[in-house]
Amino acid sequence: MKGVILAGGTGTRLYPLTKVTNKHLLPVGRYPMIFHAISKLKEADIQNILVVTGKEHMGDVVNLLGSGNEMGVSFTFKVQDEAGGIAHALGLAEQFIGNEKMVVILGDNVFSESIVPYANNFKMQPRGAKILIKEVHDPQRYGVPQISNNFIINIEEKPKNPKSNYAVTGIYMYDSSVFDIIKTLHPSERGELEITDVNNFYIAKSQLTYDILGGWWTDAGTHLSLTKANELAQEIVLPKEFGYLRNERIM
Ligand SMILES: Cc1cn([C@H]2C[C@H](O)[C@@H](COP(=O)(O)OP(=O)(O)O[C@H]3O[C@H](CO)[C@@H](O)[C@H](O)[C@H]3O)O2)c(=O)[nH]c1=O
Repeated sequence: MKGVILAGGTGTRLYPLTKVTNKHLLPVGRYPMIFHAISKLKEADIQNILVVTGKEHMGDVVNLLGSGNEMGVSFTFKVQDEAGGIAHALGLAEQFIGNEKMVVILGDNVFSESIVPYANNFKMQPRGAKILIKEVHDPQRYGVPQISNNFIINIEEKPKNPKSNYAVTGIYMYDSSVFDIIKTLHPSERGELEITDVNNFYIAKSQLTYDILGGWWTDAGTHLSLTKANELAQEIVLPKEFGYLRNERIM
């Protein structure tokens, strides 16, 4: 399997922090936010990773990550010219992925659990997609699944009246048919190609499975959630190749 980290978008909900700096380079715990997603993919033995970001931030992202050699992974970079939505950003991964399966992580998602068991489940799934969901107290901020008899029958993006207390996390697993689905999408009311539309397409084909993500999970795309991510992630110390100087006193 290959990995894709989506790190584009405008980050306007974090203004003025993101006026100059890309959201995914802001600190979360001891690391730039994007390191958390990279470490999760590496832990799942996924070394081949595409990073998608906007043209105004690609220089900074490449300066930070380099080839991946130091971290023991291999990065490929792709520019998203406009913030056309999560599904639009994923569409840029088509050549990189070829016919393989993929794990996609939104660069502003931070979580404690290893993705290894979920990725292993997906490897055994012959086709389709798997999403990870998580119980939250504010589901209206997220994609929200409607669950019936243990099946997800629909997902609504940021519903006013959520049909469950679960959020669809930004950890998605797809087969390469995702690119054909993305080509059929039309922009939503907010002018974006929505990942929720992709997932609903898989539901319509009866090809979407889900697992409930263990541990803690948060996005870090608003001031409040960025603060929460920093609180939750302060204890995280990644393997030494991620650059934290361990001889410094851990406070
Ligand atoms: C709009 C856009 C986003 N992205 C990437 C970078 C962002 O950190 C990440 C999340 O984008 P946001 O626009 O903040 O997405 P957000 O409104 O939080 O919601 C998404 O992420 C949620 C999980 O965090 C899901 O529950 C929602 O269904 C999903 O739509 O996706 C791109 O790479 N390119 C883009 O054009």
